[in-house]
Amino acid sequence: MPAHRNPPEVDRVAAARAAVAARRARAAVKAQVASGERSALEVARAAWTDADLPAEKSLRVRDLLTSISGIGPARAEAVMGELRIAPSKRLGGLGSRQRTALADWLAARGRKRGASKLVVLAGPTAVGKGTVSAHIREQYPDVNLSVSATTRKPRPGEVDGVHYYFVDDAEFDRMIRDRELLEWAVVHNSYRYGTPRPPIDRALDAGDKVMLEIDLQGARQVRDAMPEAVLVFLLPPTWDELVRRLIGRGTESAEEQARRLETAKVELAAQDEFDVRIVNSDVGTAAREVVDLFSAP
Ligand SMILES: Nc1ncnc2c1ncn2[C@@H]1O[C@H](COP(=O)(O)OP(=O)(O)OP(=O)(O)O)[C@@H](O)[C@H]1O
Ligand SMILES: Nc1nc2c(ncn2[C@@H]2O[C@H](COP(=O)(O)O)[C@@H](O)[C@H]2O)c(=O)[nH]1
Repeated sequence: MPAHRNPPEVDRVAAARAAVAARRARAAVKAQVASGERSALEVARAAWTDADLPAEKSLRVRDLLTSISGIGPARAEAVMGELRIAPSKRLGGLGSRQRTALADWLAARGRKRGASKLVVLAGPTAVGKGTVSAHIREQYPDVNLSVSATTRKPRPGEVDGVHYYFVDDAEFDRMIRDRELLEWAVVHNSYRYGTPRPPIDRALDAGDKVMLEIDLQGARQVRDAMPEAVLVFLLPPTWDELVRRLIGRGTESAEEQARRLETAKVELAAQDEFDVRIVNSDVGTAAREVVDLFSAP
């Protein structure tokens, strides 16, 4: 007697139901990671060691990573590139080297997160990075704001060692040569700015919160050097408001304003590279949203 076969439409319905159930099961695993109920490392290890966990095994590495607080799509892509894991890979499909690399990365991130966090604030000119940072400096003294080195001259009221370390070109060259800078860049085609690395390492080692307020080029360098950093892009409520803030600040010539606005367009187009986007409509609210990232689960 021939084996019983379901009519094709019954097979299709059953397959569709199974696919929906599998998707739901994977979404549940992602929700567990997002809420902190299970760590991403725990889920990965379960996928590799327990034969009976189809949802964990079929979960894409990208989806696991983006379930972790502070990791957005761009960051997940960068981490997977660093670990040499193809974008479509699922946990169950990783080779042994990739499993080790991913487990090491997740463990290192877990250790860092337990002790401290590094938040990088970037965004276009005049969006209010300096204003939000100053608010954080005043209202949240437990956040260590990195003091950058720069070759530009101090503005009235700026204090060496508080707002910046004002150095000459020879000293900046020396800092680069001696690998004292975590990142550096020529900003607005004029002066060099860089983040001294030793104070950052000391603060993170002590478990303190650290925030950098730097430009887009520097943020990209920090992301590569310290993948555990959370990258924040500060946005203006509207383009017209950004222009108003730049002109209203009145610290640049009309020619310099035009140049900065051209750069701002390019920078705004790069916002998807960041883990978190915060709109600076109100300084206090934006500052709180940044500071909240330090205690995100
Ligand atoms: N939420 C806000 N609402 C209204 N005005 C704001 C807000 N945040 C900042 N500003 C104003 O916008 C102007 C630009 O702010 P700020 O100098 O902090 O920008 P920035 O991003 O640090 O700029 P740059 O990168 O060019 O140094 C300032 O005059 C500031 O007072
Ligand atoms: N890449 C870096 N950019 C930095 C750093 N410190 C500040 N900046 C950025 O420079 C511009 C201009 O600052 P200003 O004080 O001269 O108006 C601003 O966008 C800052 O974010 C740094 O260490 N590295």
